[in-house]
Amino acid sequence: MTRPMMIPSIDIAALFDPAASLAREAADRAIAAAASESGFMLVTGLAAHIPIAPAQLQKLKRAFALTEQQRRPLLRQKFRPENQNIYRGWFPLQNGFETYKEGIDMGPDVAYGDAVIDNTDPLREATPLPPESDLPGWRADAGAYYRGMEQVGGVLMRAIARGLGLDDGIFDAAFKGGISTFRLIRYPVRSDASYGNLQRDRLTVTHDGRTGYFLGTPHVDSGFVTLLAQDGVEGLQARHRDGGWIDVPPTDNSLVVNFGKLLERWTGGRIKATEHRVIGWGQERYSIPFFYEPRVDAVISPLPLADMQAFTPFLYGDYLWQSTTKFVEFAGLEHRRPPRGLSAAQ
Ligand SMILES: O=C(O)CCC(=O)C(=O)O
Ligand SMILES: [Fe+2]
Repeated sequence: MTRPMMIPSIDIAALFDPAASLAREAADRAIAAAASESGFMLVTGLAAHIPIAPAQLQKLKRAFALTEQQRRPLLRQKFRPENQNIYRGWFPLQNGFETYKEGIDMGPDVAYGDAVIDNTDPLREATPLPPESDLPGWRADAGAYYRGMEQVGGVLMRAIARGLGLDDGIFDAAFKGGISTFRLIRYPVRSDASYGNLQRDRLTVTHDGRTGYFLGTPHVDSGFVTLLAQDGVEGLQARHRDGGWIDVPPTDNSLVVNFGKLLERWTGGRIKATEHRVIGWGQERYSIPFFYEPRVDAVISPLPLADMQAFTPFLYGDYLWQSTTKFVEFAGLEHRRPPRGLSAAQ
């Protein structure tokens, strides 16, 4: 086995300045190397207005102080049949699953309001949000976070394009009106009851001489890139190419970035989606992933890269529904959104 690989830490301050510079080229190169080697990177040097300081994450976590009664209207339909939302909304703790978490999935309406909602498409449905009186100021914080992460996703997306030797505006149209998902997660310490009928030893993990338990089993994310704010408690691990797992340390004022399946498919496998998992080491943990995603009707077709393996173009929304409903969280919803097909492209 090779030595465990470190997660590279990359200062992306220069990416927020639209002008080309040596610093920007250095960041582009470091990102391209992370994309082809470690598959994970820590990004620092975010513009000052991007709200990821610990105190700002703390404000978002206020959602977990909602009472059960206040959460009820936010639950996905699967958990409360009279609610209309099937894709966005609250997911409660459930026993008997390999993952053990609760939280909320939010869409672009948290940042841009009703104008971006289309209730005929589950991927564009309204996000159920707590009323202002339940959590004063929270919606504004959530909206600012969403917009901040979109900006980070945008500068990374352009750096990735340059790193591939492409025009850096090549992805712009696909991400205009994107449907990124902003998720708040709380992982409590696993209780005995949380295992339900599962075999507990199958969910027990030993790593570097320590024993923990799965909170999230190995998977790749479906989107383009994922921007993850960790909240001081370790647990995330990335798969090294030698097959081992590397700890991704929680570092304040930075984001962990991993590459998603959409980017892998779009680049014909040039950039591989990163497998990762979450281990509980006996402490409650919070994390805030932002899945940076294109618009539903973006046509994903082969990029003009050398040696690109051709594939049949598809719509992002069709692909996303198919991959999302493979996750246990959304299993059983496949039929709720038939593929729209390329004729639905704008
Ligand atoms: O909690 C984490 O650190 C990662 C969460 C994750 O992998 C996901 O939600 O896809
Ligand atoms: Fe993930």
